[in-house]
This record gives sequence, C-alpha cells and structure tokens, in this order.
Amino acid sequence: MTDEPEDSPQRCGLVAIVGRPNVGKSTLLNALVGQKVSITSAKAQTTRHRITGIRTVGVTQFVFVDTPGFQTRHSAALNRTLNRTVQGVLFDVDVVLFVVEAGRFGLDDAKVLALLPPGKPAILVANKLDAVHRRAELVPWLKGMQDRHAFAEFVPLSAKKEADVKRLLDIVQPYLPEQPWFYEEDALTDRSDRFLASELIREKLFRLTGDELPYASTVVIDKFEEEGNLRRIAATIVVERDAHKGMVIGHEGERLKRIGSEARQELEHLMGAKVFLELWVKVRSGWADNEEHLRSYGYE
Ligand SMILES: Nc1nc2c(ncn2[C@@H]2O[C@H](COP(=O)(O)OP(=O)(O)OP(=O)(O)O)[C@@H](O)[C@H]2O)c(=O)[nH]1
Repeated sequence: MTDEPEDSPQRCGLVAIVGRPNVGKSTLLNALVGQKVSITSAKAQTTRHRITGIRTVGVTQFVFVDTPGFQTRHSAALNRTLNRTVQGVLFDVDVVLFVVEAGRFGLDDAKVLALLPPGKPAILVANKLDAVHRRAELVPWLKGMQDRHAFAEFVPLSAKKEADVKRLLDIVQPYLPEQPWFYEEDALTDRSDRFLASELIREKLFRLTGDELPYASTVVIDKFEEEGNLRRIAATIVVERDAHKGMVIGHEGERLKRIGSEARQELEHLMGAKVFLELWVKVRSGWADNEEHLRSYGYE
C-alpha cells in the first residue's frame, strides 16, 4: 500500500471479522486497527452497523464493523434471530475475514461458515500459525478448506505478528471499493456525517422496499458539502439489475421520493442542519457506460 502513488483514488469499505469463540478475532482486530480503536457514538444508533475500529493506510481506509454474536467469548448460542442479524451485517460489508485456528475446523467453525452470504468475498484467515509445529500438514488442510467454501484468499498468519497483520491489510485492500473515506484520517471515535448519510439512506431503502430488494444494493455518497447550516448531499443507490431500479424508484417515482424525504428529515434531525438531498439510482452492471442518472424529484 505504501507503493501507491499519492494521487490514487481513495478506497474505503467495511470489513467484518467472524469466527467461533477463541480463534483470536479480538487479537486480530486490535492488531489490524493498531492504536486507532474507535467506539461508536450514541448518535449512530439508528444505523445498521457498530464500528469497532478504523485504520487508514495510504489511500485506503478500512472500517471494521461489529458482528453481533461473534465478539465475546461467552457469546450466546447462535439462534435464528441472531443469525439473521449477522447475515444482514455480512451482506452489507465489502469483505469478510473468516478466522479459524490454522489446521483446525470443527462444528463451531462450520456453523459460522454457514452464515457467510454466497458471493460475498471472504478471506480465510488461518490464525495462530505460530502454534503449528508441522507446517507441511497445513497444505492438505488448506486444500480441504478450499472445498468447503469459495474463499477469495487463504492467509495463514499469526495475529500476534506485526508483519503478518500488515500483509493481511495489503491483501484486503483491493476488496474495498474506490470511494472517498467515510472518516477523517485521524477520526477515532465518531462516525462522519458522510457515513451517517449513506447508512441512513440505506436503512430507508431497505425498510421501504421490504424484502424485494437484494442486500447487494448499496449507497454511495457522491457529494457532501457544508455551507453554514446547510448540507448538500448527493447520493447514488447502486442496484444489481434494471428490475431493482424500478423497485427503488416505484410508481411515478413515489418510493424514491419517500426514501429521500424520510432520510432527509432524519438527517436534519441528527445533524442539526438543513439538508438538501439528491438521490440517484444506478444499475451496477452499467456503472461505467450507463450515464443515465435518474433523479428523484420533489423533496428538496
Ligand atoms: N499463539 C497464538 N495465540 C493467539 C493468536 N491470536 C490470538 N491468540 C490467543 O487466542 C486466545 C483467544 O484470542 P481472542 O482474540 O480473545 O479470541 P476471540 O476470537 O476474540 O474470542 P471471543 O472473544 O471468545 O470470540 C487468546 O488467549 C489469545 O492470546 C496467535 O496468533 N497465536
């Protein structure tokens, strides 16, 4: 990452760390985040994610999110409700770090693995490599892991070794989208208003489209300007298919209008400022060549 030219576009994305208790998730998170551990402010309660840490290296900002049920040693049994919450979080992140102990894979690991959404990039982190004495035996084990899930990467490491952790960040980097950072470089504890805006729009989007819209849809903030007590925000809802675009827009633009209007009201309340919100819908497959933006209207 240090080799990136200075003018490379910024990258920023959400990373979830999952795994059964005691595999070393907390150790890994602390090492990945370094000094910069962030605890989310109360302000963020309306949003979908609790941020557990942020790390900015070169042009890339890694935002680590909490995954309920995986963070504590005495985590509750993975009941159905919890599983759904976990799956909701995992659908939204850009990449999942699935942590196991190198050379081991048990029923508890399998239960967690079963929760990974298909198609979501997942990196197998085989932790506690330092405790493995016969490294050669890891080769067939890794092959076995390859058969269990279509992992994007296989990274045997020790969360306690700084060089290993740095290498993991390098491996994760390309999985984060090119988009402006959600946080200031030095932001430690608070969510940026920019991120809050994207999360709130996302929340309204999913609430108002019900189960129809796939979780793969995302919200990108294109513009966030402050003019005194006014915030000018432009955001794009990115969907997977043309049919989804129709769902988001609704009959005569009614649904998009409502998403925008509800998000705007809540943002004004949270930010204590007047908000001017423009919403657009784009189909991901046409991201590069389809410049047709659909603008919602009427709620400025
Ligand atoms: N040898 C070795 N031990 C490690 C490594 N990473 C973590 N551990 C140890 O593994 C134990 C569990 O680590 P945690 O980070 O608490 O694991 P966790 O997955 O967050 O556990 P829960 O909070 O129960 O979900 C601790 O005793 C760590 O010191 C590693 O790379 N090598």
